[in-house]
Amino acid sequence: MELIRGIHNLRPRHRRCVLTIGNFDGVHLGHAEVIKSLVAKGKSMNLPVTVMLFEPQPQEHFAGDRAPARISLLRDKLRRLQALGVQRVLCVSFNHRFAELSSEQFIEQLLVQKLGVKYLVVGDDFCFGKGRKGSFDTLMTAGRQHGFDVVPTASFKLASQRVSSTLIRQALQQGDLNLANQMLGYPYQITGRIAHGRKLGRTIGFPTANILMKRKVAPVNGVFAVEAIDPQGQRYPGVANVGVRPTVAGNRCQLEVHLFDYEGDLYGEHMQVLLIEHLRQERAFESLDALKNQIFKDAEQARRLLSVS
Ligand SMILES: Cc1cc2nc3c(=O)[nH]c(=O)nc-3n(C[C@H](O)[C@H](O)[C@H](O)COP(=O)(O)O)c2cc1C
Ligand SMILES: Nc1ncnc2c1ncn2[C@@H]1O[C@H](COP(=O)(O)OP(=O)(O)OP(=O)(O)O)[C@@H](O)[C@H]1O
Repeated sequence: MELIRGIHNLRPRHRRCVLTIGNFDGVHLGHAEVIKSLVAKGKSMNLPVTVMLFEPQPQEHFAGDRAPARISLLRDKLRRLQALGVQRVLCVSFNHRFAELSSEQFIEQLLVQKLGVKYLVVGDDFCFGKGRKGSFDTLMTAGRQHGFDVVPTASFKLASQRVSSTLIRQALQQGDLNLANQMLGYPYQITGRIAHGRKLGRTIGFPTANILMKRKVAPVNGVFAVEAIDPQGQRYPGVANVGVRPTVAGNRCQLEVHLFDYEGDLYGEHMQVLLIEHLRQERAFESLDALKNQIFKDAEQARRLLSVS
């Protein structure tokens, strides 16, 4: 899969493609359906399957820290899109200049001139261009004029609800990990590099690998039974906390993982942490001893859930 970072890196050889556009946060089952149908179309038209996504996501550009928590970072999205058979990703830097493009400029400069799109799939609620003036109808009209087909995505639903990144964020926030995982089609995961903590964990018998989260807001909170995977694909069961650690006056949101029966050093490693079951919310304890007792119970519960003896 080819990653094109920024519109300025588009070359004449990138012209002619089948395309879809969106945030693809989480790359959930609805997204997977869209990509599957685009891959089939790409084959029949003999054109590369291209996804246009935005970094930061538009709401993050406009609302900053008040934007909804991210489900997946760019790196995770790319990995999943590649697995679905996407051949090219155009990652557009969503900045002030891009936000100022009118819907006509977006169509003429980007879709027609630079991408030479031949077939476009987007939701019928898709809005684009300065002031979100461009709509699905605008695209249909432009398609007739410039010779490309515009097709709406058929809604992919679970239990009669349209799967969306918004719905998955809600489920994660409410601690309904099972529902979120069902809509994602895989266990929700957080990825990041392991950093040193304050080494308090080992003094209470639970050494933890601290994973600094790139973004300040996490869509989840609390304690989970987890499975961590290192870059070599080795899996480690464990128990983890996502939160600000009120008992020890932490402030930054952090993921701390205690791996069962593990003695090595994973410092600096890039890990994927799969959240398997939500055990409880994070809370402030009156003492480190009380926290330790609770973590002991969390670890027991996680071991049972993960069938670790
Ligand atoms: C399974 C687990 C559950 C935890 N639950 C809480 C909690 O409810 N409240 C809290 O303040 N900290 C919680 N922590 C975080 C501990 O405060 C933290 O791991 C400990 O202080 C070690 O900090 P260090 O990484 O700086 O060494 C939890 C940690 C783990 C591994
Ligand atoms: N459940 C679904 N069924 C069919 N198509 C979908 C589904 N969810 C998203 N899509 C389509 O996938 C593309 C990318 O979607 P995008 O990530 O922008 O939306 P989303 O998942 O609905 O997120 P949000 O909740 O933020 O609106 C869009 O064309 C969108 O219409």
